[in-house]
Amino acid sequence: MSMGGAIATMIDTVTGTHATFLSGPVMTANLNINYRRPIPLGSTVLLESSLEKKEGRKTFITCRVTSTDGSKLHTETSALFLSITASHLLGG
Ligand SMILES: CCCCCCCC/C=C\CCCCCCCC(=O)SCCNC(=O)CCNC(=O)[C@H](O)C(C)(C)COP(=O)(O)OP(=O)(O)OC[C@H]1O[C@@H](n2cnc3c(N)ncnc32)[C@H](O)[C@@H]1OP(=O)(O)O
Repeated sequence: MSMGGAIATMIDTVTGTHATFLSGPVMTANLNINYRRPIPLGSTVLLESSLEKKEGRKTFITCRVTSTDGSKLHTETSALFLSITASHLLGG
């Protein structure tokens, strides 16, 4: 069984990369994950990330983790990314 935190890391990376491509530099402000079914250790899964909406600095992304044939839903996620400037990263 895969650990929830490891699954969250996969989802944050995929949705964060997606948001970065759409909006430029962003940080994760909110990551809401519903764990529906366990992911067996060693299995291959599919992550599907979709843009829900963009509002100003906010990019809302949803993501589903399923079995590769799509028949089993493992997790459902909604995530909020906020556009940031370089000065934010430097603590400004
Ligand atoms: C060919 C090769 C290609 C390679 C491609 C590579 C490209 C991709 C590259 C790399 C991708 C990597 C992807 C990784 C992704 C992972 C990213 C992370 O995990 S980041 C670490 C975890 N996140 C933090 O540590 C954030 C900590 N939080 C903060 O720093 C701040 O809270 C921040 C920046 C998120 C927001 O702070 P503020 O001061 O800028 O903004 P404020 O004023 O607080 O909020 C603005 C608006 O957003 C709402 N808001 C803020 N936080 C919210 C929340 N949690 N939930 C709901 N609304 C929120 C507020 O209510 C406000 O809304 P109103 O404008 O009034 O409508």
